[in-house]
Amino acid sequence: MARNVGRIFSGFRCSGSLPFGKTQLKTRCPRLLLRTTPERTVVQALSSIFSHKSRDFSLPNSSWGEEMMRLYNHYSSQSGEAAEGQEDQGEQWTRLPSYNRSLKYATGGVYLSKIIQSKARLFTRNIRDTGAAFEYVLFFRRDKQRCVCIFQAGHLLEGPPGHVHGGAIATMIDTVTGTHASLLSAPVMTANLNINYRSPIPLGSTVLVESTMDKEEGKKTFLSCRVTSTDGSKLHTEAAALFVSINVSHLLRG
Ligand SMILES: CCCCCCCCCC(=O)SCCNC(=O)CCNC(=O)[C@H](O)C(C)(C)COP(=O)(O)OP(=O)(O)OC[C@H]1O[C@@H](n2cnc3c(N)ncnc32)[C@H](O)[C@@H]1OP(=O)(O)O
Repeated sequence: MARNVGRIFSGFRCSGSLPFGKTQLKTRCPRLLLRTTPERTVVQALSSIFSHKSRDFSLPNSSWGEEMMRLYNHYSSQSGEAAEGQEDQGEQWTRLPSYNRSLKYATGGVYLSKIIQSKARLFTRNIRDTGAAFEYVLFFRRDKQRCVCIFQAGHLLEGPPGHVHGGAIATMIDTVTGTHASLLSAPVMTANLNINYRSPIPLGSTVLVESTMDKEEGKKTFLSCRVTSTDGSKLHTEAAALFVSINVSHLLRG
């Protein structure tokens, strides 16, 4: 089992900034050595722990509307990918790849049957019909104080008629702040999520979910999050989140 656990966490440990990144397990990550900036290392680490067949859901697909594409192009044009070879002034955005499995080898799976392990999928990426549910892409800043997510809410996320379900909004807030906290203090889990819903989000619309790190106190990372219209003029939701750093053994205990 120790070897499997090592495989589970090796990619993230190498990344140094994603979930389970600070596990003490001794593993190697040879494919990461060529990368220079922390962001590129993260992206490379994510890619390296998924099979080559894994689809990167953070890339555009035919369901993405005009606004989603406009914003994707906006942040991509300011990303390290676009500025390859240019000097990094610390103000670039990095797109985070996204897969429908948290890890190639399931975490916490020691109590699950192999069938369940093989069927496990990331909650936000488990609808095959593109555009039907959560379409989103995350970018984060080199200084790691900010994370931004472009989110297009599909028709399967309906709560009140014609509008997005509050649980779906909470899911996106947890995803964005959780990813952000992981970049800062991996491994973490959500301890507290306090949400104020200010104005409904029309189904099918594209919104911005922005996360800011407020403070770190020992094992605790506090973040705030705002969901707004893409021009920032309308506040849909605001939230405060607390993430607590855990030991790898915390997940294995069940
Ligand atoms: C690649 C794809 C990425 C996708 C990202 C998705 C992110 C999704 C993240 C999640 O949804 S995680 C799933 C939902 N969360 C859980 O299931 C967590 C369940 N709860 C636990 O496992 C533990 O309670 C927890 C890890 C949160 C804390 O337990 P610990 O035993 O490690 O904490 P500890 O008792 O040592 O407390 C550490 C500090 O945190 C504080 N604390 C713990 N829980 C708290 C709480 N609920 N509220 C406020 N403070 C809390 C605690 O008071 C203390 O403060 P001080 O250091 O000041 O003394």
